Amino acid sequence: MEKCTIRTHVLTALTEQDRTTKARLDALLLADLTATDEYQSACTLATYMALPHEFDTSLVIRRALADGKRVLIPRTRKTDRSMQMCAYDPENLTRTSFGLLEPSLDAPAVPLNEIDLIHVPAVAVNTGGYRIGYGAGYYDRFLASYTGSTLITAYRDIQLVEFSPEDFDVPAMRLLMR
Ligand SMILES: Nc1nc2c(c(=O)[nH]1)N(C=O)[C@@H](CNc1ccc(C(=O)N[C@@H](CCC(=O)O)C(=O)O)cc1)CN2
Ligand SMILES: Nc1ncnc2c1ncn2[C@@H]1O[C@H](COP(=O)(O)OP(=O)(O)OP(=O)(O)O)[C@@H](O)[C@H]1O
Repeated sequence: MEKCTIRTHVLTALTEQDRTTKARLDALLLADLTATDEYQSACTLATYMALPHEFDTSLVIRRALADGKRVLIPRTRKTDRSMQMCAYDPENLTRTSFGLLEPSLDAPAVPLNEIDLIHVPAVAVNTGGYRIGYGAGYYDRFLASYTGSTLITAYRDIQLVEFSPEDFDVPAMRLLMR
């Protein structure tokens, strides 16, 4: 199947997912994520501000802050399709035209080498940890120069699909699925 076709099918299934099932899987994925060595040893970790059909990252944000970690979230720039990671500050967020909450423009970007772990969003994944996102290539470009740990959380029944990665695709080091 073509990437674009997979994206459409999986997004439909994600939005139709039963909310009670989702909440149960989210709790399991949170436990899986926080049990990893990468999470345990991370001082600074990046996650993202989830849309309603995505894994509920507010659980990760809350837990990581309680665990004394520095939490970062992405800010995208449409003009050159670049992305930066900035400290999560609930008082300083801006909604993008795509509907995502992002750090406002005045928030300083954190250098890549200060990030220990990146929790990468995905629409679909394959068993190799390769992902299909919303199709702008933000993470592929960002991860190309990143050397720390990466992980993806995904719903196995909905998001696991076989597809062939392209040359620029960067796989996540760890894939947690429920
Ligand atoms: N919650 C969450 N935040 C995330 C991501 C994600 O997958 N989930 N991203 C994962 O990468 C980045 C944002 N990715 C985006 C990808 C595409 C478009 C977008 O505007 N898409 C247009 C058409 C694409 C184009 O040509 O620009 C659209 O669909 O209207 C916006 C954000 C960073 N933040
Ligand atoms: N390292 C890179 N440098 C320049 N362009 C890139 C790089 N990686 C990917 N791209 C471009 O980004 C575009 C989108 O890639 P792809 O369809 O894999 O996005 P995606 O992974 O679904 O999106 P996202 O990362 O935003 O969730 C591709 O057309 C590709 O040419």
